[in-house]
Amino acid sequence: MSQSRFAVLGAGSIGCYLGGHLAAAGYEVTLVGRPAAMDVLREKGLTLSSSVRPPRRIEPGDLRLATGPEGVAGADYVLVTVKTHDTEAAAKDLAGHLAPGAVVVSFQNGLHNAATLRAALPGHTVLAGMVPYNVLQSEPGTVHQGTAGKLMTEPDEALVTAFRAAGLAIVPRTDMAEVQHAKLLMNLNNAVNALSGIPLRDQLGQRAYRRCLALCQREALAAYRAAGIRPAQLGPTRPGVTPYVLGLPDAIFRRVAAATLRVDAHARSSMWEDLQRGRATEIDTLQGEIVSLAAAHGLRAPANARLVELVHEAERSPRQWTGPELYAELKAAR
Ligand SMILES: NC(=O)C1=CN([C@@H]2O[C@H](COP(=O)(O)OP(=O)(O)OC[C@H]3O[C@@H](n4cnc5c(N)ncnc54)[C@H](OP(=O)(O)O)[C@@H]3O)[C@@H](O)[C@H]2O)C=CC1
Ligand SMILES: CC(C)(CO)C(=O)C(=O)O
Repeated sequence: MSQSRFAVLGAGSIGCYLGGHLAAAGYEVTLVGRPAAMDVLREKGLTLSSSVRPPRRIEPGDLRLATGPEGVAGADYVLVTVKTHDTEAAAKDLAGHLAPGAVVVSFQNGLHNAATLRAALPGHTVLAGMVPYNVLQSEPGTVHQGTAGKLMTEPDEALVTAFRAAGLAIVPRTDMAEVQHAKLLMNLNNAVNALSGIPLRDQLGQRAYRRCLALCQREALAAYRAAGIRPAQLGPTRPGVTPYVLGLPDAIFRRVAAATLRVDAHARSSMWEDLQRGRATEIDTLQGEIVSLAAAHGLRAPANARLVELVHEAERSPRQWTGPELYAELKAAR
């Protein structure tokens, strides 16, 4: 059987990291990204760094780069790694260019990207995937994995084989909806981290910030319960118990949740990176999703709703919140 060919639509942090590993392992990978981003890769090549394994380099001459959707032609797998608000446009772009039989895999946060892609791409298999770890562009041409975990995807043997051959740990799951709801609970911290302005390890080390996340997760869990959604357990703690653990005093939290704090000192949420670069954030499909789900079941999610407002304010004019300030603000939200 011939080797699978890949394309990545949205070559930013996650796209370059996943596509880069596949390319470094010898797979044919075309990275499709914005012209300025592709110019950087053309000049500097791509470095994949991580605190847990040695860096990997792909020299400029070994990269296949494209700036338009025609770059996906001929790929057996197209990994979609644009931000959620770009999925619909990306799906339309893909429609005219996918090879017959090409499989599309969404490695994005949020609940509805795979469905959006399926609706626009009839006749193609679209798989939902999940990236548990943090990847940031630490410098031009370098993407850095700052936290640990295993990728997850709806089952596909050739995809899983290729990822594993490239050193990307991946677990096939038949319960991706539950996985994505669990990931959304984690992603409720993206906004808290972005507004804190400090690295994840320092932010999660402070009880007041963790209490902000716990407020958001409690509202989310209540909405999930009302909707009959049972999020998967992705870590050592059951989702229903996590808000309690988050609320523990710092010294106890450090002991019982040591793994949560085993985070690269510089890692920050992707939403922090969006604010930093003056880009729109994914807040409407993270906290916003909880607000809508709660409303659909006659509930309210005031802490999540307030965070939607605060992040939109921060998109317009950045502000750094201390833990106690943010917690007081969310507690006061009605
Ligand atoms: N970074 C992380 O740590 C993690 C991110 N995720 C999720 O993964 C997804 C991707 O995130 P991330 O990699 O951080 O995002 P990035 O913004 O780093 O990468 C997306 C890139 O795609 C580009 N893009 C958008 N539309 C198109 C298009 N039609 N054609 C070509 N390029 C396009 C964007 O350009 P422009 O900015 O100019 O629009 C951007 O450069 C998100 O859903 C995120 O929530 C999940 C886990 C961890
Ligand atoms: C990995 C995690 C949860 C936090 O960095 C994330 O998904 C993100 O930053 O978007």
